[in-house]
Amino acid sequence: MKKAEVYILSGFLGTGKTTLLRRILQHEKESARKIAVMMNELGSVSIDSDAVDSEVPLKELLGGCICCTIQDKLESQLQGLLFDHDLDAIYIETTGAAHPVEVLDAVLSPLFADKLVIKGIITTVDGKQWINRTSLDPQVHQLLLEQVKHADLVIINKSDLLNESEQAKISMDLQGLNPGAKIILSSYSKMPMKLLEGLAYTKKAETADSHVSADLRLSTYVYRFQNAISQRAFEDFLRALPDSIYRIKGYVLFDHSSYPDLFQYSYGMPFYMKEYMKMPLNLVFIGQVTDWNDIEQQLRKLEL
Ligand SMILES: Nc1nc2c(ncn2[C@@H]2O[C@H](COP(=O)(O)OP(=O)(O)OP(=O)(O)O)[C@@H](O)[C@H]2O)c(=O)[nH]1
Repeated sequence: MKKAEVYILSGFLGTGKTTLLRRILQHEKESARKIAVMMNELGSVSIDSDAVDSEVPLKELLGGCICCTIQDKLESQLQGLLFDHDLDAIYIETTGAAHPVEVLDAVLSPLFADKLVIKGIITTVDGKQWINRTSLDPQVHQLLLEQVKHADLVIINKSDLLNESEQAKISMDLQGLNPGAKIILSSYSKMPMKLLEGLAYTKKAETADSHVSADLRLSTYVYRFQNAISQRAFEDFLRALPDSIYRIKGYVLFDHSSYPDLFQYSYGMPFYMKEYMKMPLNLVFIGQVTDWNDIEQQLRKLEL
């Protein structure tokens, strides 16, 4: 019986997992393989699902991490996918807070032993964030290390923001941490797709942490804009954000425009992309924040 290949896309928040998924999906489309995608998001609303064409079966697991709170849901969603489709491969995009091995454990249920073959864990790393990793929260730093140590393929992404000696230094660091993995430098998650075929999962040493995402104390918050806002005021708001906010994504409507922008923010860097249709103006925040009230007040003020 044919087994569906499983690829786990791992990497901290905003490192380029969805960008990578888009590339892989394009490649799979050209290869005419039947694939499905599972996307796990910490936030309760979906922003990245438009990365997946409508003909590709997609299961979204929102509002928690498959490595801990919604593990059961993953099992039933996988079962559904395998029952409904004759799949060549399944790509699982994890939340940036997930420990890849815990996600793997969730997939390695006896239920799927004769239906799935684990091809490997692909981890994306934000090069600049890696260089500055010691200034991160210690739990986040630990998670970055774990995501690299357990990968079969590591993509050092955002290399457009690194100089040559930084690129060489990171490549050496990561190869030292995980000598068995293939390590490549990339920008916008470009990679030779033949690396996917060659991927073979190998089990690494036992993990240090059992419940990384709980230890990270990450929380999410969704703000829904009712009105258009000034881009300048929004950028002032971003500049004043604390480092404990790791990721923002969603849609913002500026008062000089009739359509919203898809807005992305990771590791302090904002990115805008014009949309040409009306979208719900939800903005998802992820960070080590216990009280989102202050952020909410600031966002409200932007709408006045
Ligand atoms: N400069 C630069 N930006 C990049 C690169 N790759 C991705 N980005 C940008 O980084 C942001 C985050 O990319 P995503 O692919 O959404 O990251 P992600 O890991 O899926 O994010 P989460 O799912 O929220 O954890 C987006 O604005 C991308 O356009 C890169 O190589 N260089």
